[in-house]
Amino acid sequence: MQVEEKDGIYRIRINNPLPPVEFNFQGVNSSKSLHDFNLTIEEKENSLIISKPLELEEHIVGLGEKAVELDRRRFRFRMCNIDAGKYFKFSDPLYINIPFFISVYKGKATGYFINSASCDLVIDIGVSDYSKIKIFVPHRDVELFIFEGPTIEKVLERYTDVTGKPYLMPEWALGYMISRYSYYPQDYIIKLVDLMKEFRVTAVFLDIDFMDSFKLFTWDKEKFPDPQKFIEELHKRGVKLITIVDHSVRADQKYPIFISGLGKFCETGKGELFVGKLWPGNTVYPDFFKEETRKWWSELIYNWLKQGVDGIWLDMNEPTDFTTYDTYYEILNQLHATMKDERLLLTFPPNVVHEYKGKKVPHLMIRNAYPLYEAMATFEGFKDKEPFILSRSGYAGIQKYACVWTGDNTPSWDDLKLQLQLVLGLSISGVSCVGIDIGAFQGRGSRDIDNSPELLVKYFGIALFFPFFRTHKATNGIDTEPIFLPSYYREKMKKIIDTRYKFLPYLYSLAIESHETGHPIIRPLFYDFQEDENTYRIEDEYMVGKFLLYAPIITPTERRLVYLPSGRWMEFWTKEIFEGNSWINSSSDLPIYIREGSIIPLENNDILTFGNYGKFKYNNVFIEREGNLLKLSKPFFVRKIITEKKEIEVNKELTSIDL
Ligand SMILES: OC[C@H]1O[C@H](O[C@H]2[C@H](O)[C@@H](O)[C@@H](O[C@H]3[C@H](O)[C@@H](O)[C@@H](O)O[C@@H]3CO)O[C@@H]2CO)[C@H](O)[C@@H](O)[C@@H]1O
Repeated sequence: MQVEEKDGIYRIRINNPLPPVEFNFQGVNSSKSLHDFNLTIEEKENSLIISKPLELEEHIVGLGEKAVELDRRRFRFRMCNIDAGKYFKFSDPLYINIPFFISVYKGKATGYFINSASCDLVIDIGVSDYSKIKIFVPHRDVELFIFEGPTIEKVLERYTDVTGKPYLMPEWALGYMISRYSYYPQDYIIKLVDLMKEFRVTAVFLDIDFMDSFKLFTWDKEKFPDPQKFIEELHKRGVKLITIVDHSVRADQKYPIFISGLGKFCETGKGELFVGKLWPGNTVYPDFFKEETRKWWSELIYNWLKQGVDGIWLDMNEPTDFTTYDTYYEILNQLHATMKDERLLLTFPPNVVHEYKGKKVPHLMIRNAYPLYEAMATFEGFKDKEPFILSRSGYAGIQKYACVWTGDNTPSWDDLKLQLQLVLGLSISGVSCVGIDIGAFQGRGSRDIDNSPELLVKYFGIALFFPFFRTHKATNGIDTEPIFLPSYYREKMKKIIDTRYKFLPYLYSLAIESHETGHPIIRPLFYDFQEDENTYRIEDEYMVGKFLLYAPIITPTERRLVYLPSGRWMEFWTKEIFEGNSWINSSSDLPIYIREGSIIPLENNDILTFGNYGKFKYNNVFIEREGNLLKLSKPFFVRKIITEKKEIEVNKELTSIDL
């Protein structure tokens, strides 16, 4: 075993690991031992068990996309990326598995990252042993990282020093984007965009039906007779185009991409081409673990983007294949039987291998890193174009290349709460650009689906400040775009979307901060109030940066109780001031609270400030408040300044102003 260290980061190498991803770390040898980290290791013939005490007053947060409470105690997590289908609370695993967690104990946060992308990794937080965290590693060689705090923020800075800072999405990608499975033909889409004018759509997503027989990088000529004109029409309206690109290359001798990719696809251990099944029927899959494959793929992406496509949506990239599932499904059907978790059958079969660093590695050993390498190759394909990638799956480091979303959620009141848990869980695990299918994906497949406008509005409501903000729906689902709703609900959606645009300069500044530091854009309350024990069980409120608390309404009412942590808070709509460390009855349908010491840039060059101190960097201008004086580091046009007491019309360039 070898321990290296650098600036509060420790890497422990047990036996002779071949990490699935070589992260950036140049440490020096350390004299520390496992004992110093309070860890013990039990070595088995083909596996390891790493244990750490779990204290009664300890909180465990992180682990990415997990369908349980944000304090992860008392759950046994399987870390295997799968196509989660119609998932619910406690469904485990889901699409994205990040083996990184943060312990908060006696005011001190410490991060732990097990660099294993194995589908059989299990992290048990006090279930099989009440007073222990047990990590079951299904191989004997592994690399661990430990990140010192003492704050959660510092742990995240260190974790993203190693695994990569979140990429900076384009500003337009923070706007309202629309999608469904699937929009076509091209003229309809243009008409829809025009009908949606007042909702300020910034991008349209095309789902799989835009392709000719699901062949990647092709157009269905009936649905899209003139793609160039279509793209121009969108761009004329200031709307970007994002197309889906799955990992499935149709196995077809007449398809040039199949031919050019030969030698770069996944194979079985016997060296035979692995031909699986996905949307195009018989399918082969790029082996993204190979550098040569990634170069080939980047060129394909580059050429596809050249026609004016602005972003890429990577779906099904856990990676999913239908072969095993279809076989078992048939047998089970004949037997009138069901399986406990058939979703695990959507993985590649175990005889598939990847070529990684000159070695043949079984698929299930490094499966979870597949989407990361795919996103990396896709990112490269943008070359000098501002990248936008949305990925359904991921591993530690996915934040460096892509935004992610929570897949095929089901419209229900329960799901609202679950979506907050998923998004905040990802956010606290290094993935800043995160969102959901607003309106929830599932169509009219089962009786638990709630298609009421009340619920649909609440989906817009929870997502108000999510960095990725898109409606998306299954083929047999209702229309979720606001224009299709009765006026009462449409107005509510309009208010939500307008509020998002009002705060967009703040959101974009936070995205820049996140890109530079690794700080999440939206955070669970305990991120900013680590010492406040109340915050660890509050999952229906979130912070947006350090200065804004949002408490979405997630029940069929229009009012709610809000917990405000310590400090003073100003209600955004009424300017009423509240003393924190208290529960208050909010009177707003969008409860937004501004923290004392805030400076928040708003739409149209307005500035919101509360309290007689504060600092913020916006558009490379440092804005500072000292008492009644607001100073700007260089001349900057300001329209209006909004304080707790008044609104000041400015309408000129400023370097300072007495409020
Ligand atoms: O590109 C089309 C959509 O693809 C994704 O969703 C699909 C999912 O990945 C598939 O496994 C399948 O899932 C359904 C499953 O077959 C069914 O038994 C039931 O559990 O419902 C599942 C639906 O979630 O089909 C999905 C498409 O219907 C992707 O996540 C979507 O965003 C894409 O629109």
